[in-house]
Amino acid sequence: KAVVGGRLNTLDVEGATYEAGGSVIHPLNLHMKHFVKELGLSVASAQGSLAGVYNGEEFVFEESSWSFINLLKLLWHYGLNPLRMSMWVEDILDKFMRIYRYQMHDYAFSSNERLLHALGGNDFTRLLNQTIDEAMQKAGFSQKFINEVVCPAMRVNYGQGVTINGFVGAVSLAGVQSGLWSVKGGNKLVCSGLIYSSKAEVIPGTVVSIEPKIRHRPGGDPVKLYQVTYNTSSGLTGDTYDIVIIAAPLGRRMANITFRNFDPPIPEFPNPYHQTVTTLVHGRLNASFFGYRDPQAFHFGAIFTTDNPKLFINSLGVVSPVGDTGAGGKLPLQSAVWKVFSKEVLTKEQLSLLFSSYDSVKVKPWLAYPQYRPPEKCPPIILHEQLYYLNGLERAASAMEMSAIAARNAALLAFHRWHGHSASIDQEDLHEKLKTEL
Ligand SMILES: Cc1cc2nc3c(=O)[nH]c(=O)nc-3n(C[C@H](O)[C@H](O)[C@H](O)COP(=O)(O)OP(=O)(O)OC[C@H]3O[C@@H](n4cnc5c(N)ncnc54)[C@H](O)[C@@H]3O)c2cc1C
Ligand SMILES: CC(C)=CCC/C(C)=C/CC/C(C)=C/CSC[C@H](N)C(=O)O
Repeated sequence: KAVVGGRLNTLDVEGATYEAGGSVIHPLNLHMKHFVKELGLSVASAQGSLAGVYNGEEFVFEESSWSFINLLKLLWHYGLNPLRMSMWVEDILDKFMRIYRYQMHDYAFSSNERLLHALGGNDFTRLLNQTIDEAMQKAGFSQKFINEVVCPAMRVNYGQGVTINGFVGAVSLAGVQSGLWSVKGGNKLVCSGLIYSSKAEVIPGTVVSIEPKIRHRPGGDPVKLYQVTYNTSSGLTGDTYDIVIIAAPLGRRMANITFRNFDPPIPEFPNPYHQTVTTLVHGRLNASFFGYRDPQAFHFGAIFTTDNPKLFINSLGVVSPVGDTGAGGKLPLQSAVWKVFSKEVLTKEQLSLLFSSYDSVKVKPWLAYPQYRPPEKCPPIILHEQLYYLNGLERAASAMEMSAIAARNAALLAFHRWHGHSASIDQEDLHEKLKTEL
């Protein structure tokens, strides 16, 4: 309804462009990888910088530029927890990757629960029904490790602590692994590129309502259609469609679409989205705010935080423009562009506490991702006979790749249901079946 790309959007700071919404992509996000390749786009690798974990009073972990020292520090503070966490996340990712084989063989799922169950069985269902804190405690991780390492990763990625569900928690941990990348020129190029290459017609406007209709063909046969009404620059208009796919979070504060005359009515899905504010600041960080008397000794380019109600930020990190591929154009830490994530818009006083000086500030508040609260129940994919909804899968985890997976599933599902291919929908034991097929 606004610009193509939705939550993938950029902000300009002093002539350079930075990601303000969805920014990093995992190396195993195969749909995003495929899109970038097919569209002839280029990849920019995420730049590493020294990270520290701040608890509101002091740094509880400080990364060193020597990897050997880091290894010793991690072992000293957290024992084997970091290594075990990598294995725990790898195991979940391995199961998650099954989706690509299923979709390559054109299999579809009629509900988000069935899709997730087909990937990870009862383990994934369990993850959706408990917090990441509970899931990791049960797996034997120490509370210190969960508070000081896991929680900061949840806060930077989802603006929420370790009460989010275990599945999105694992996705969030994957989101701080190495090898992350983004699209050179901006991730939103994938959206405009896919629309262009599919030759789809974009009608700029806001969908306000959807209503089922029965029309009669010239021969007299009745056909079921959907009347979609949208608000465009030339006023309220609309058209009828055989199949409708809704690719935006439903809810009054979100897509705000009215479903007229459905029998039974389309229910409302209680669907609060979490506000995250992105603030881009070109300035000099105030090292003394973080307890450093000597600004020269402050080397962090990424500051994560633990759960402390006194903290008014979730994270801070130095960012590079979307056009950058290497460290070439990197500004010195003293005068870099910082991305701050917070729950609320930062006040002038808060900005002055964080930065000793700054010359540019850009702010973008988002209803960013669901407010996660397990046990999680995903909304349906099939809202009505030929009316589909993608963003229910965000209740499990919100990420670019999740939207791509949901989209491909809905396209396959709509196709198979239209043609009566029931054997390609909700197949049990797909993992075993496809294993023996090889
Ligand atoms: C600050 C932030 C950081 C993030 N970081 C990452 C990250 O690093 N990695 C990652 O993978 N994910 C990240 N995400 C999540 C990711 O951006 C989203 O999960 C993903 O972009 C959602 O895509 P979507 O197409 O499903 O929804 P959206 O991007 O929300 O697209 C929905 C579209 O529908 C339009 N629309 C809504 N209502 C209507 C209507 N009634 N009529 C017409 N159009 C309508 C909207 O304007 C929008 O263009 C982040 C999100 C935010 C906000
Ligand atoms: C879906 C799978 C298996 C993996 C996706 C992992 C991933 C990239 C998660 C990140 C999700 C997210 C909402 C990140 C937000 S903040 C991103 C970044 N740290 C930033 O500073 O912009």
